Amino acid sequence: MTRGGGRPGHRRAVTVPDSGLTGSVDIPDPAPSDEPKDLRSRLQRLRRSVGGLLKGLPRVVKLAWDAGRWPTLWLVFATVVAGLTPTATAYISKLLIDSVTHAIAVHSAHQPDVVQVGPLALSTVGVIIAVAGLQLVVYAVNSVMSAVSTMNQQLLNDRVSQTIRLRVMAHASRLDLAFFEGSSSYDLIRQAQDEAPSRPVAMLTSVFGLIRTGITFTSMIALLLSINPWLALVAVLSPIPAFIADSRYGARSYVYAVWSSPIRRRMDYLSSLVTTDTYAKEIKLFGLGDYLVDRFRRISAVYFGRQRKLITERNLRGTGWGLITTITASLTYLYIALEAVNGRLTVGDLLLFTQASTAVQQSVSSLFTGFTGMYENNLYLDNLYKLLATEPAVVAPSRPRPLPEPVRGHVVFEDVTFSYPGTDAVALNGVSFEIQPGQTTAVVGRNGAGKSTLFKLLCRLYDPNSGRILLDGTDIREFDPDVLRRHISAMFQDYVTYQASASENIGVGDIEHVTDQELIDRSAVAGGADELIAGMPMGMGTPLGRWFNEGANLSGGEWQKIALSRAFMRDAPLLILDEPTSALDAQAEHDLFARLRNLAHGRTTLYISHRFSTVRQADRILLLDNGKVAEYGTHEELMAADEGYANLFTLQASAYLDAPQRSA
Ligand SMILES: Nc1ncnc2c1ncn2[C@@H]1O[C@H](COP(=O)(O)OP(=O)(O)OP(=O)(O)O)[C@@H](O)[C@H]1O
Repeated sequence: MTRGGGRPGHRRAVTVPDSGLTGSVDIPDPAPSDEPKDLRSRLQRLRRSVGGLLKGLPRVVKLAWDAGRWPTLWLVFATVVAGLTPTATAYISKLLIDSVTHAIAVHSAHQPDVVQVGPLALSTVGVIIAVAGLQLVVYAVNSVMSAVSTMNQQLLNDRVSQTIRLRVMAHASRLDLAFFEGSSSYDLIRQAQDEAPSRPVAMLTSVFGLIRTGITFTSMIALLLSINPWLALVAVLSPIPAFIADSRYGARSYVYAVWSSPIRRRMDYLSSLVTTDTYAKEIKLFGLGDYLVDRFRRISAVYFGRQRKLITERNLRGTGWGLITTITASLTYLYIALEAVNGRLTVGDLLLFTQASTAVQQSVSSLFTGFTGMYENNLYLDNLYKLLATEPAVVAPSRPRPLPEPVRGHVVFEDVTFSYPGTDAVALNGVSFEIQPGQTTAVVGRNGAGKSTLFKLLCRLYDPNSGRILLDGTDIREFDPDVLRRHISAMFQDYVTYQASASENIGVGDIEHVTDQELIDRSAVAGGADELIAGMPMGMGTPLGRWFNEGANLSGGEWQKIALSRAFMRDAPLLILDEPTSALDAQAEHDLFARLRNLAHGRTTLYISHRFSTVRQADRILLLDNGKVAEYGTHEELMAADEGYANLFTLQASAYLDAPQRSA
């Protein structure tokens, strides 16, 4: 991009449509699905979604079972009891009313006050007391069971969401770097992170709700059928319209949530820019705060606007369709009342009938809503299982070859070509070179030449598209990547600044020795962080970073010394340093390279540097240009060749030499 197009007053506005910073805040609706809308296709889709649902069910039940057997069993038991309670209550109410009306009739007609209940002869009041007692038992059991259900549901919810989080974490830690560097796969992780802990729980709640409602429905329908089959049919059919409306919106909210995931990511990014310590300085300096807050406000207004529309439509339409159910219910009551007046039913029957038909209608509605909820949750769960089913591409062969003992560190790149997944640009193009064991090689080249990519391939964070990388004569793909990486000490350009103590920050470089203070102290000396740490209030125990507790804030160079020390925790035969001194002062840089001669002794060392004073100290220099090896040799050889490297070296050297002349 050229700045401002040259002429003042005629600056070209450059915006990137998808950019979080300058892109449009207007979010178009997701493209409507072009699936056919005829009845046959609809039925096919219904079959597909019911099929998917039934497939999803066992995995959620298994999840609950794995997360906690006892809470699951208790929940099943409580659910069955809760399902039967409405029917039992309705029947007992009928018995109570009938026994009360019978008692009234007996007393007013002065008839003998004896009722034969099985082998027992009871008075009418005795019958009322017995039925009331039964009612008390049912109510008591119901309230105990609902407490059992609530308690176990909460326990299970916590356990299930913890299990899922653990699975997502464990799985994500196994995935390839490529997975995290691609935006669509990153969205998958994000959705799994956001939705995974709550969706299986919601699904479980729906499942148990369905079981409970199913039991209520079956037992009630049996009662209702015994009284009037037509009314049973009306009660079953009337809630269907509301269900169809709701299920449509269920699918739509899912499509919307998936489609809006990048937008939510954009919102999170904007918010992190103003709330994260590392960004705060620049945001203040460039005065970006108000701009970013305003962007967030506008994007979130559009996002929540869509959300509001969806929620309102879903509920209003649902209520509209639900009116059909209400009208049917009212007509049913009218019919029952007229039947009672005509004397075809007892008052108890009337009560039972009213309760039963209401319960059936309610349970049909809940069955359908339960199904809709399950359908929606299942779609989210599909994402979770898609993530869990994603297998890393960089894996150990079925029978990995053990690394030679000891590893000599003979590295050969043979015609290696590599493009990052999802891109056409070739990052490395037919790269071939050889490093003898114990040699130190400096990798140089312009920005984007492929230097860091070379290191990532050597660590097997990616595999080449073609060509081979050999370590001690063996293709590194024949080794287990974890074992290979254990033989590499590395520091990347974008090293991590752990919010942890100085000691832990260094110790994680070799997790098996994270508490080995002697080794950590030695690594701190190697990385040049020893003096820095000695000057901290709690020495090695000083917390670094300010996220969790009042830790020390370090300068860029100080963090780099810590990261370097971390790389030296492993006494690995391969040492890889990506711009290890980019943030160090001249003295610290000089000291590091002086120490490196010892530290690199007996190890094959590769480092990337843009400073030719340090580059020239290497045994060999590899100049990359546009993904290809441009030059490879000793400093003297490359200087004698008087080409790319010599030009770059002279360019930098003359800048140093010219300075005093200019000031003189
Ligand atoms: N994760 C990635 N996905 C896609 N392309 C990438 C990725 N990382 C790097 N690239 C591209 O690969 C090429 C080589 O990048 P690389 O990071 O290896 O360059 P480099 O020589 O280390 O540059 P620098 O000196 O700036 O660190 C660049 O064109 C870059 O845009």
